[in-house]
Amino acid sequence: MSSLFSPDLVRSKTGIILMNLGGPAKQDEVHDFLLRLFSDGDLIPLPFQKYAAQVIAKRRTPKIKEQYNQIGGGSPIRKWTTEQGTAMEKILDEISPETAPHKHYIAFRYAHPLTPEALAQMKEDGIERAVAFTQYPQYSCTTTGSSMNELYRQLQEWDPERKMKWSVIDRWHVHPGLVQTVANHIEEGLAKYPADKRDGVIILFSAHSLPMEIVNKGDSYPSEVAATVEAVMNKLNYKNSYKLVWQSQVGPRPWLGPQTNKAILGLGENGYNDQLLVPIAFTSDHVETLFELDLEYGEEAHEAGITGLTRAESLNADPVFLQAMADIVKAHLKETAPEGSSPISKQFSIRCPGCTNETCMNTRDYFRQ
Ligand SMILES: C=CC1=C(C)c2cc3[nH]c(cc4nc(cc5[nH]c(cc1n2)c(C)c5CCC(=O)O)C(CCC(=O)O)=C4C)c(C)c3C=C
Ligand SMILES: [Fe+2]
Repeated sequence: MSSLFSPDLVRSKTGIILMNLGGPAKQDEVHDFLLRLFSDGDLIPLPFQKYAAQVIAKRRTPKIKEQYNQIGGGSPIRKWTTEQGTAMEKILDEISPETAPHKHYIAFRYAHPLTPEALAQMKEDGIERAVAFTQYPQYSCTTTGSSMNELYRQLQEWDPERKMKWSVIDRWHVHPGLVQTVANHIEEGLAKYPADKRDGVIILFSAHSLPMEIVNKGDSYPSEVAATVEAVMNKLNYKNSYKLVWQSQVGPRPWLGPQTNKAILGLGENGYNDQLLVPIAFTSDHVETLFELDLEYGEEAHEAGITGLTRAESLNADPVFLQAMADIVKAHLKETAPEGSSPISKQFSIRCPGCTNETCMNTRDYFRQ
């Protein structure tokens, strides 16, 4: 018999849903991860999307399985997000007692736990105050935009009576805690070079690229990534030379450059042997850091005779970053308290220039209220 005070009757007050891309935790999840990814018209609009997604996912699965095989069998995104969310909720309970208790939920776009799984749990927990907290520091219609559209669609089914009151953290690309963590990781990375070489190390900030079609529509991601880079370099007093480069392009169409691997080789040819790669648009390790940067580009550099290529740590479970996550949510909860400002940011409420996606407008209207 459960008493009135049993723990299962204690309801969480504030739910924070951490939205991210996700990744296959195991080899046999790779196909479905790719199928969901290529089925997403907000990320890759394809003619005959459903059919094309099936064909491309099937064709691509063996190659991508092998990449995950080489990084230990699966993506570590879920492990890191769980660790980050658990630490964040503990810090929040201490620094924001007025909105406690806090509970995190994970909503990945292409891997488990998917948005419906997070919403089912939130409903079971009786969450009434909910925060959609994107785990992409910089906003792109292809990433945070896609996650928000999915959240909007799923909420029609999971909460038709709109019992949950939502607000949205849609970007945090120049938050001091983010900037400080990246700057610390750069300092640690530079410290691994011999003292007489340290000042000559080139810092290469690497972000996932975007197709030029999306850039040309005015997507805010490139300028927000650049703003993060400038804030970090400012924090470091511009102590080293640096460059912003773009990785992971897929398919034959033009993508935003310069490409990370080409920049590494080009700099090497010009005599810059010591290069520190810094992942700048993702909050944890994933296949693009562990496989692409460390193994693939590392090997290409080695073959070209570049011996000084290293990588700064990802944010992962760095305590400075965990504190930053809690600070971002605390400030947001304060700002959006009943007497506070709008539940969505000004940038999120404005339609992106060139956007013709009707769902985006409906999503904005839904979360604005
Ligand atoms: C800020 C991060 C990311 C942006 C922006 C982004 C845009 C984007 N991605 C694709 C296509 C693919 N991405 C894939 C994997 C993948 N993408 C990101 C991040 C961003 N993508 C991450 C972290 C990962 C890996 C997740 C993990 O498992 O650890 C893939 C799958 C791998 C592959 O097939 O190569 C594709 C495809 C597009 C088209 C795009 C912008 C339009
Ligand atoms: Fe991607």
